[in-house]
Amino acid sequence: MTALHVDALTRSFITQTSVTRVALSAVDLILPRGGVHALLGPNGAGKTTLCRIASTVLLPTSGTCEVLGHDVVADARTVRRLIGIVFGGDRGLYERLTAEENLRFWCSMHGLRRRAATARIAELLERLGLASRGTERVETFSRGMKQRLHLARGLVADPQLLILDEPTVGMDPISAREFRGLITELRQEGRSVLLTTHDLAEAEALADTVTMIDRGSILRHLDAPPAAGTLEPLYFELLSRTSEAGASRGMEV
Ligand SMILES: Nc1ncnc2c1ncn2[C@@H]1O[C@H](COP(=O)(O)OP(=O)(O)OP(=O)(O)O)[C@@H](O)[C@H]1O
Repeated sequence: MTALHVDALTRSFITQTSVTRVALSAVDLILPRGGVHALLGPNGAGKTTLCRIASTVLLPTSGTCEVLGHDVVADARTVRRLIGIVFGGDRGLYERLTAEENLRFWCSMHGLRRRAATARIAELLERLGLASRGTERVETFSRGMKQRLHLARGLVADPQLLILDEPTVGMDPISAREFRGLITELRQEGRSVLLTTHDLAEAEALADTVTMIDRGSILRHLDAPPAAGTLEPLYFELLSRTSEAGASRGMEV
């Protein structure tokens, strides 16, 4: 069984000026169970849109997306129990609450009882290196600490599939490396990971398989781990082709 199976997935948005914007166009993607799949592409490529659909927070226009065999639309409740979501940046944490309070909120959202939640929160704070800061407000945290708390939040329900959308954005190199170590550990535990990143070296360090997209369309799938130093030349080559094609069709590049 695959962790994530995306088939001919399309998502359009109607903008405020009534223009139809195609964020994803007939995208296919397979993430084998227990693997790390890197989804790469420039700004506006459609990565977050795909993550949001796989996370059940956005409906596809057409096509299907299955998490461990469960359709994200027809079986959204089951899917939500199987996934953990980590979005980069400042979204998703309550800054005025402490780390513990944030995690307690998410534990209650996942139906954990008080005692189980207390144990889970302690375990996660310890694991993510935040045990000594658990009673401090999130607004006092550095970005790296917030990202670790995001990951703790994503792990509350012990998910089988983690959806990490730019999880190391804005982190310093040492924090980012530590964070990558955590992702490797999670994979060793048998979890599957969908990772979006603009850091090609990060993708090379972590990914078993790769999909490159641009303007909502697949550019290339790699079904083996990319060797160090290979992604950047391929990425630039593929993107220069689509930029030229877009320019020749008079598209905004
Ligand atoms: N709610 C929305 N309404 C209109 N257009 C949207 C909406 N959400 C996304 N889009 C458009 O869909 C396209 C894909 O956006 P998406 O956020 O998925 O890209 P991305 O690859 O995650 O980019 P980035 O690397 O900048 O995060 C963009 O053109 C974006 O403007």
